[in-house]
Amino acid sequence: MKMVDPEVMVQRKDDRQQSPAPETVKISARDVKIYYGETQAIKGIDLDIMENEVISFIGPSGCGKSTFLRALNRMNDTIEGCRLEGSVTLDGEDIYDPSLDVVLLRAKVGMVFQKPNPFPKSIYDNIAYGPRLHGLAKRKYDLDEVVETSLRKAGLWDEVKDRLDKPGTGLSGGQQQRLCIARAIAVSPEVILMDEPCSALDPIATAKIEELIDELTESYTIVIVTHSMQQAARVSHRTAYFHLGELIEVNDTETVFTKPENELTEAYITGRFG
Ligand SMILES: Nc1ncnc2c1ncn2[C@@H]1O[C@H](COP(=O)(O)OP(=O)(O)OP(=O)(O)O)[C@@H](O)[C@H]1O
Repeated sequence: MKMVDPEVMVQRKDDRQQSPAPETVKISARDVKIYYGETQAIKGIDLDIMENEVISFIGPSGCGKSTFLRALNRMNDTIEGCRLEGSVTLDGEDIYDPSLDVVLLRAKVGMVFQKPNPFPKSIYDNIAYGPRLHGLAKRKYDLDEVVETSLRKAGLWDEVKDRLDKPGTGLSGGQQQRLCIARAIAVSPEVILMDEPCSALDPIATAKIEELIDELTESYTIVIVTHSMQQAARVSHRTAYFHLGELIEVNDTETVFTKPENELTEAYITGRFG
């Protein structure tokens, strides 16, 4: 059986696939079905996402990875005609409960998009925006601290500390993406959803984000959609393979790439389609 280039597995920064599986369920999806109008994009998915794990979603274009990802913090609510059946819980609480504060949910379950999207504001205000909105830092001193800590965690502080008043949009693409990660971190999230966060970046900026994911997993649960199997192999504990709106297989990353259980997964990772 031909599998993913063994070098990809060797390139991993650590032996995270061998590390003990995290125990606590953070997000639980049960029989999730998602429709755009009459068209069903997600066909009944069950998945538990564990605390402090990095899980990658892979699969051919249009298989529903982003749609399912967006269901985890109700970003699909912003798409007209999109509706969900089934249940998604965060720490056991139904995130689709009508009484739930969606703004608060999206602070707890932050999102980083494919294209870096800093606000047209200064670097400082990009980070301070969320904490101000949520009343997380009342005094200037506290806000300064949140801004510095978030930028440090996103590995950006040293590069921007002397120009915090300059526009976020003036940074390089990779820096802008780390700024967006810092912005998500600033509101103390528990989960960070990343939708192809490196697809607009060069290899060096990509490597920095991957290193960052490695560090962030100590504090956060990370769900990443990626088109790069190499990236999934490098950064994630577990990998989930999606196909035509179904979750075909989810397992520890090494197993998915070396001994996939399903022939659809095997066909995808060996490049026979996708
Ligand atoms: N806003 C939308 N309105 C209608 N249909 C949509 C919308 N967004 C996605 N879809 C459809 O839902 C299905 C799943 O799309 P989705 O973007 O989730 O897949 P994906 O696996 O993330 O794809 P890609 O890898 O190309 O980003 C596709 O058939 C797509 O055309």
